[in-house]
Amino acid sequence: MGSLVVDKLSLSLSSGIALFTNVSFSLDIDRREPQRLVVRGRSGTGKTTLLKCLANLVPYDSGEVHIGGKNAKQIGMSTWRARLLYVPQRPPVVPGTPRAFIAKLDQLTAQKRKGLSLLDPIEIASGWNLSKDMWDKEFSQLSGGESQRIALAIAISREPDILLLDEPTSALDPDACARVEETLKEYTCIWVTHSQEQENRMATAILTLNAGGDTEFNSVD
Ligand SMILES: Nc1ncnc2c1ncn2[C@@H]1O[C@H](COP(=O)(O)OP(=O)(O)OP(=O)(O)O)[C@@H](O)[C@H]1O
Repeated sequence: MGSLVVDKLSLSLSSGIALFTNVSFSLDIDRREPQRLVVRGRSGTGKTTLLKCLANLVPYDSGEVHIGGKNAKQIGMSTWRARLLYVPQRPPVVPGTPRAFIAKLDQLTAQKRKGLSLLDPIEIASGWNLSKDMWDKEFSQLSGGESQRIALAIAISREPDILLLDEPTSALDPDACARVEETLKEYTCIWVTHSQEQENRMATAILTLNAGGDTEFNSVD
């Protein structure tokens, strides 16, 4: 399927302070051997912003990002965002229930997928200690951990090339966290976490963002 190549991505805040400078790495996209790049760094060093830049939700100052040799302009913005799917730490509260939301999403993508079936998010989350009743509750009534798992299962079900995960288990208890991690081992991810233990369990490569804009990329043996 190719790879994600990030070349010298840089962004400064409007104050002129460099958030990150010359971020470069590549990540193979291969379902048989999924890679998980963990992004770490102190609070405010730009981890969330970097994920948003990769998804082209936030513009960056300079640098290039390609999937399979093509940039977002060549692929088209909506396809790009579907292939590099950003999953926020706190999912937005939308009206209605998760089940109704999935039905609407399926309707919207049905024509594009031309009969190719999507994965079922309810099935994906069934091993995550999440009661099936939650899919029929209003989003506004879900707990942080429930809505986090629902957002994640919906994201996985869209089958993106790469999941951009912003602290995806921050609201989960250790058992649910372990179950979610087990599932995510099957997917290519860029994963922001503050947990050293989670990094040790999950990372196949590590990108460290330091204050002042310096960054460091290391693969894990
Ligand atoms: N839309 C915005 N406008 C102005 N500044 C912003 C905006 N979004 C983020 N920032 C600033 O950019 C910096 C990086 O924010 P970001 O959320 O990317 O950090 P982070 O490393 O993910 O932090 P944390 O670990 O606390 O989640 C912060 O100083 C933040 O205040």
